[in-house]
Amino acid sequence: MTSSTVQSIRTLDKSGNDITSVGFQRFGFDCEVSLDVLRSLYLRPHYVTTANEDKTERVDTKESNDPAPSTNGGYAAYQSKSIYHPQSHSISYTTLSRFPPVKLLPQAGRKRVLVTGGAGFVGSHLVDRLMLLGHDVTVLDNFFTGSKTSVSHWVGHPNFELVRHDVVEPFMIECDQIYHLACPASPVHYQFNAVKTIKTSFQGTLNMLGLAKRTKARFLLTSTSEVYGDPEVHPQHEDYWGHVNPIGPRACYDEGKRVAETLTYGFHNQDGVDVRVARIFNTYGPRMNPFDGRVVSNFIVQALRGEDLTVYGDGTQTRSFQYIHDLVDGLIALMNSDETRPVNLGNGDEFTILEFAHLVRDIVEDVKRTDDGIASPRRVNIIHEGLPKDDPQKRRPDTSRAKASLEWQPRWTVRMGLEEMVRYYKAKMAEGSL
Ligand SMILES: O=c1ccn([C@@H]2O[C@H](COP(=O)(O)OP(=O)(O)O[C@H]3OC[C@@H](O)[C@H](O)[C@H]3O)[C@@H](O)[C@H]2O)c(=O)[nH]1
Repeated sequence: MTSSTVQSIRTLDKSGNDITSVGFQRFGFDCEVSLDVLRSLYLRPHYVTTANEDKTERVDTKESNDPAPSTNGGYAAYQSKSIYHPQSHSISYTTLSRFPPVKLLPQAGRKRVLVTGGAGFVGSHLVDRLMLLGHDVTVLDNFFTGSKTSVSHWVGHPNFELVRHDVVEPFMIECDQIYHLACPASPVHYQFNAVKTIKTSFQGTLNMLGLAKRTKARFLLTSTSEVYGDPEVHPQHEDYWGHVNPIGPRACYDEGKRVAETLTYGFHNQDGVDVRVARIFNTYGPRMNPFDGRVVSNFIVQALRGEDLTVYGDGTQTRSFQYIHDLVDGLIALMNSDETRPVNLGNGDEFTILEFAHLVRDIVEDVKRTDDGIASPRRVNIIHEGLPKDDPQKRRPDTSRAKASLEWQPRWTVRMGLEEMVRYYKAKMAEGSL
């Protein structure tokens, strides 16, 4: 995808207004950034392609002569200078790159922020935002599900540090805020090594709370809607205690996050650690691992490849899908607010999985038609496969607390978010990395 395509995308919010930026100024913390700048970080190719090796130098020269980036364009100037050589199927990586402009904050307004799991799907978007806002960001990641490429555009920046580290081991650093995200989140990944998942949730959270206690940093735990299990209350409000099978296949994650919440409030009540707890509902967006088995990535990749969409069970189970930028807005608002109770962050638009399969299929066809002028030769089929054990039958957040305490509510429609994610996977396919 070229930078001019990136800038020509029109995105409308739930009220029909154009979305040109994400974030807001709230609780004394400004988290607003231009959507085009963010897009230039995740919709951009990772390298420039040359038709043949002789053109390498010409491409480099042309790029270095690009006009200085401005707020109304010139995003190509931040694009990777790595070069892909199709003839030899090789890449010339470079350490030379111009970073997107970040805010110049006075020392007093600049936070030292630690993001565990910062190379993951949610983490990398949070990191982009915090970096553009001018803060000092340290990412901890063991790269089990995270990927270096999701934050590689910041490596070398003076405000950024990337550390390969597993949170089950202690880690010491001076910081003001800790966003604790580290843990595999897709059912396929978290069930791959159940004991490690529990250990990550328990020991990892214990280590990071210990760090928060020592540094007096504010600590935000990213918990999950899965603490409500297969809920008997609908929609799920934060006061609902949940319905979790403690020995089922999902328990390593559900119970792991429940004990992580218990630990978090233990440190808060006993030691006065300043804590925040976000219960995140199903979230999707660019950089979601296409092979992590979750429904949004599965359906989009299947539809793009012309494969059948796999609905598990009869597809009457429901989920409510939130776009990544809304989540990042909510996480930052929560971190900087005074709300210490758990807060649901999710989108209330609920779909059965079968309805959702139809929607994704339509959107993939629409994007292919409008962006590439390609009408799909045939509609992909929607087929049914076995329902995984303990799969929650319904899920929708009650977000009244987030609205009251954080003045936060989702802006992105599912259609707008899905269109953007389809474009991202299409670009990955064109690039040959998917
Ligand atoms: O190809 C698929 C994949 C999934 N599904 C179904 O789609 C629904 C959603 O499945 P996902 O794997 O995307 O996500 P789940 O809701 O089961 O779990 C998620 O919950 C909230 C977060 O904390 C986590 O990201 C994740 O655990 C389930 O009912 C699942 O059975 C399909 O029908 N087909």
